[in-house]
Amino acid sequence: MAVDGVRLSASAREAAATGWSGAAAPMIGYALTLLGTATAPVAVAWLTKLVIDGLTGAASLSELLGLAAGLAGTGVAAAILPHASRYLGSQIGRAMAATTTDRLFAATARFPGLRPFEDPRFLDRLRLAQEGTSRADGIVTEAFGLVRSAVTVIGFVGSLLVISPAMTLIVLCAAVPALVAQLKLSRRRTTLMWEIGPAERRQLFYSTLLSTIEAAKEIRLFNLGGFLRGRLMAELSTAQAGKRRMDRKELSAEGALALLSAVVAGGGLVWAIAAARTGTLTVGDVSMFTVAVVAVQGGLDTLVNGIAITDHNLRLFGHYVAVLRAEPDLVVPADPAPLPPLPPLRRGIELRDVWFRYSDDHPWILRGVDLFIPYGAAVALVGLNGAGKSTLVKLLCRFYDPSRGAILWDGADLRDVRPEALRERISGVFQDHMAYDFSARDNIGVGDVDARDDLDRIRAAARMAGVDELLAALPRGYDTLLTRMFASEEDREDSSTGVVLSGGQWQRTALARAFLRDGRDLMILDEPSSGLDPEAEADVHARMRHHRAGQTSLLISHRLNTVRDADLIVVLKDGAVAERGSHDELMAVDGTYARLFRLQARGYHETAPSDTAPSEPEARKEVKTECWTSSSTG
Ligand SMILES: Nc1ncnc2c1ncn2[C@@H]1O[C@H](COP(=O)(O)OP(=O)(O)OP(=O)(O)O)[C@@H](O)[C@H]1O
Repeated sequence: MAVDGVRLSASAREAAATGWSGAAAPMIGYALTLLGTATAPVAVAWLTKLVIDGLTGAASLSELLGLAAGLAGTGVAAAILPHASRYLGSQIGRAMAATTTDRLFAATARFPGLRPFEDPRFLDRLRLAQEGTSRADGIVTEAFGLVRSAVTVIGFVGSLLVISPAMTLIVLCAAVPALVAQLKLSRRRTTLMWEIGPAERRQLFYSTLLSTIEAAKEIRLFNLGGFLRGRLMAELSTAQAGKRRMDRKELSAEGALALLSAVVAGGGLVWAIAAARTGTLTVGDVSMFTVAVVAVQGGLDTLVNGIAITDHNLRLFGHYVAVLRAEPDLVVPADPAPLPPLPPLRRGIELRDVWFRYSDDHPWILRGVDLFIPYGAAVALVGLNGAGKSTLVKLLCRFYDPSRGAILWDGADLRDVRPEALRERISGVFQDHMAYDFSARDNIGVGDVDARDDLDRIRAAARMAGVDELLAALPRGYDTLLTRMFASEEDREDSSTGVVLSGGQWQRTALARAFLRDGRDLMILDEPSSGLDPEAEADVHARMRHHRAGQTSLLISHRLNTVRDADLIVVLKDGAVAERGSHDELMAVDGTYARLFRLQARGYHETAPSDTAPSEPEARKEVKTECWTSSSTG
């Protein structure tokens, strides 16, 4: 009985330990209140029997008053205790939800690479794990509930045994099919959640698309609302069909079990009435018998349901435990302490015969890249769309390891270095940089969280990216939210104060974030200025040139005018380095770089094409064939 190697007993231990570590006092209180609720009905039944027998027999008034007082006291306790236990149960739930949510997202952040987030199975598991965290308290409270039901059932079974051992046996035996059926249904329910998980995740995807600003423009322009809603509803109906099948199974199983219980209870009642008529049972016995049969059946029903719910919750919680115990996606040194900490870069970074593909099913993206990025040099990487430039950047950050070959940082293989230590040394802007729904200050501050409160440093970084003036002039300066999705605490009544930046302004903000990580060994700039206007681009590149002077940097750009002053320009083609050298050297070689540079430069000339240049349609054809980005033409 396991969820991906996690046994149910291990899930149960983890849930109990989590509850105990965060909510020991509420757990003790919960156990005591449950014990009270469990014993109260048995006490009420016995006291009622004694009162009835006393009334029909010869009990004194004081005896009857004593019994009545006991009955009233037990009734008060029975009325109050469930509320107390509900309150304590909620306390346990909140404490466990906080602990498990924190641990789950700490575990997902611990994956050093990106692979898990590209694996649909892992993403399905993560969704169920989140569901599991919301059920963690259920495991603990349900376990106590099981004990409470067991205590009640044992109390009434004892009472029933006194009246009729045979009837007791029949009632108990009738519970066995219920237990088996409920456990089977619980397992089926968990399997169903795994089966419909992908459909539910896609459903979530479509509903998010239909409600976010990022997609709203295209959805309206291309009139995609109906199309996406259709897909959303198709996924919803797939998930619902599975649930409907499950509900039908539950309905037929539970209907049959209810019938069995009713037959047993009805038969027992007929027997008890007949026994009272012949004088074998007293009137009090009949009252006790009726209450006991109903209570034992009800208690067993609750017990069986509780076992099934706990089984289901444990299986869901198993996904949470599986995520917590998942192996890292990259081989990280088991004991990183003896390894030398990554020294500041002194010689350079070498890619030695690096081969890479995203998985065994994917084609090779890099096919033996040999490249040396010397310390202090500004290196530019150019190549056609899909040549593997961003992939190479991901390997440099060790989001993946090379499939073959090695990347050496001053001679040290990146595989022997803790990924966090490596990333401490790197700053950069990714092509698909983030636009956080945060304030301007936080959008830049996340580049170095320790500097988040240092407005002077943040503004210096923003100045370098040419965005300081803009951000300082916002309604709340750097504390203005760069989103209209949320309102800040101060602006709850006036949600109009959040601002929306333009694409180029976001790009400058992302650059500022990278500049805030000052003093790192390697600055990676993947298309940092693709969204900037020509003036801004020239301005930002001048600042970057100044900033990166003497620093090691890797610049990826399709705008070849921005790379011409790099110390080394590298052309990536067919997964390998095709050309390398300075701008002048590569122009002299007259290879791919020179051809593309001229092609791009021609777009900036006002004069008509010369005789030697290809005609405009031909040039366009060439651009199309090469898949050069639109930015390349100006
Ligand atoms: N996560 C991924 N899983 C599978 N394939 C991927 C993944 N990321 C990129 N690829 C593939 O790797 C190839 C190289 O992509 P990459 O983004 O490195 O190219 P690039 O040179 O940066 O292109 P561009 O100039 O368009 O930005 C592409 O064919 C792409 O489809």
